[in-house]
Amino acid sequence: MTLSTRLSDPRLFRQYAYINGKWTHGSGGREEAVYDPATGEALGHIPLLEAEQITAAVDAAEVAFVQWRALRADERCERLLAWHDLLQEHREDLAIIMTLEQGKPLPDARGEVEYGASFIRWFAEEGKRTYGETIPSHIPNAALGTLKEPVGIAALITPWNFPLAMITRKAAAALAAGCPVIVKPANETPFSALALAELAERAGIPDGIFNVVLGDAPEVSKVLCDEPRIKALSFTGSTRVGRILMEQSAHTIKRLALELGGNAPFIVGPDVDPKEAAFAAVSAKFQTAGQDCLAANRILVHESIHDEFVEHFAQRMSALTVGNGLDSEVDLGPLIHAQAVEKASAIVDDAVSRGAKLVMGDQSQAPGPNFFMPVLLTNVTPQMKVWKEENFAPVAGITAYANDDEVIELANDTEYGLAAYVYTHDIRRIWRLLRALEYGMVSVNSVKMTGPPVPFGGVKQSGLGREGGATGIDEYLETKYYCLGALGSVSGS
Ligand SMILES: NC(=O)c1ccc[n+]([C@@H]2O[C@H](COP(=O)([O-])OP(=O)(O)OC[C@H]3O[C@@H](n4cnc5c(N)ncnc54)[C@H](O)[C@@H]3O)[C@@H](O)[C@H]2O)c1
Ligand SMILES: N[C@@H](CC=O)C(=O)O
Repeated sequence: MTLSTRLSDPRLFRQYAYINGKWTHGSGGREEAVYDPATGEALGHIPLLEAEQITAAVDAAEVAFVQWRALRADERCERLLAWHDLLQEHREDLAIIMTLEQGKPLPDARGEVEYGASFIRWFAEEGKRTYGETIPSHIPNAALGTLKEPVGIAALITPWNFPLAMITRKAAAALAAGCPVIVKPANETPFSALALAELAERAGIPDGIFNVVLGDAPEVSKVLCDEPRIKALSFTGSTRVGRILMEQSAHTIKRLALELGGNAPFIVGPDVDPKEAAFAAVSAKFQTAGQDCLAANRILVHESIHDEFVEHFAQRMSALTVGNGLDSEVDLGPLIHAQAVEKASAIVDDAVSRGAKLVMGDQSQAPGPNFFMPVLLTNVTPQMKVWKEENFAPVAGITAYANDDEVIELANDTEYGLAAYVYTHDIRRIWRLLRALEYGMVSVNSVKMTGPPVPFGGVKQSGLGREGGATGIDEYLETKYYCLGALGSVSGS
């Protein structure tokens, strides 16, 4: 069965780039196959565009910007809400596309479509609230204030692990602010981005406002970074690539938003029910097969409940089913590709060679080459790769700690600072950890922490800026100060 025959609306499956409202081949004839990570079958092909085609997308966005920014905020809101409604209407097809190209279980893919759509609704509304301010004047007979104006064309470069929501969280904010966007999705998962383009067109988003370019990632990104007409670059992906883009954008002085890697600690206090905390930790670790920037990467458990916690964790883990995300009973799909499996294997081998105990994770049970059975390691130490690196795989590492001072030091022992989890009911401990943890987001007694109202983002080498929430739209707005002089006074003098 091909991808398009699985869809109620086969026109959502597109194998072209989308520039200025047109489905576009690569002018150089280069193509790349896109594979289903669960089966290894080719789902389709995408064109690899040439540099001049990326520039043509910028030309189109430049022209379209004039009309788009001139619309009233409530007019842009209507278009965005129409886009949102179309995502809802085609939720099942979008989820099927996502599961096939990314591998995540179908219920998770449906959840991501909802999640992605929720950002469009949020920013559609937020666009109506981009208020400037009135400034009490220190200059005689003058009025001072600020206006919020769209920054200009925004380039959006996104990863494969959340192929739809990472685009809408950026694009909806930019579009609501009045900016056109050029999206470069990950080559592993382009079809979700292209389906979004098809729906944007149907929603009446004008030609040139939502563009999707495809190609060799370093080549395309270099053109986008070098292009002075692109004023903002919003990137979600690894810290390694974030650094490259930051360097490449330096000479055109772009506004940068970087949502980069994480290495989340999951801290379990001595006062919690070990079973409840272990079940929460399993959920924080294994969603999207561990390929989540928020995944619990280092699980730090108070020594007094460590053994009981490990028992419950292993028990819960053993109930997880690994397989093709299209099968209804599956909890964990495949990893994205063979290199991800190799990386996970190397991380486990490194940990075991340095003294970690492999409690679970028999890879001979893996149902296919891109699958990795969930692994549980105990006695994990800061010298191991599983500690230092974001493993981006279903590999859980547990470490025992003795007291709050130690756990704070351990949790902060990383270059990353995206998200941290804390499980304890002691309000004094909660407050201390909340302030001492060097993370952009701290979630206490809850695995779920994200959503449209949330200022999502990290500190340290996890990135710059915040997406979502009341400030997410600011990434795409400039503040223009004005001074209206020689106005005269209220008395007319
Ligand atoms: N902080 C967040 O919100 C967040 C969300 C999702 C994923 N992530 C991070 O993303 C990473 C996983 O995603 P990934 O493997 O797709 O990341 P990646 O950095 O390899 O790729 C991200 C994007 O950059 C492009 N790219 C790759 N190499 C490039 C290069 N040399 N020059 C320019 N562009 C290049 C890719 O094609 C893709 O579009 C993890 O580190 C994860 O934590 C962060
Ligand atoms: N789960 C994250 C994406 C990280 O990979 C989110 O909600 O944004």
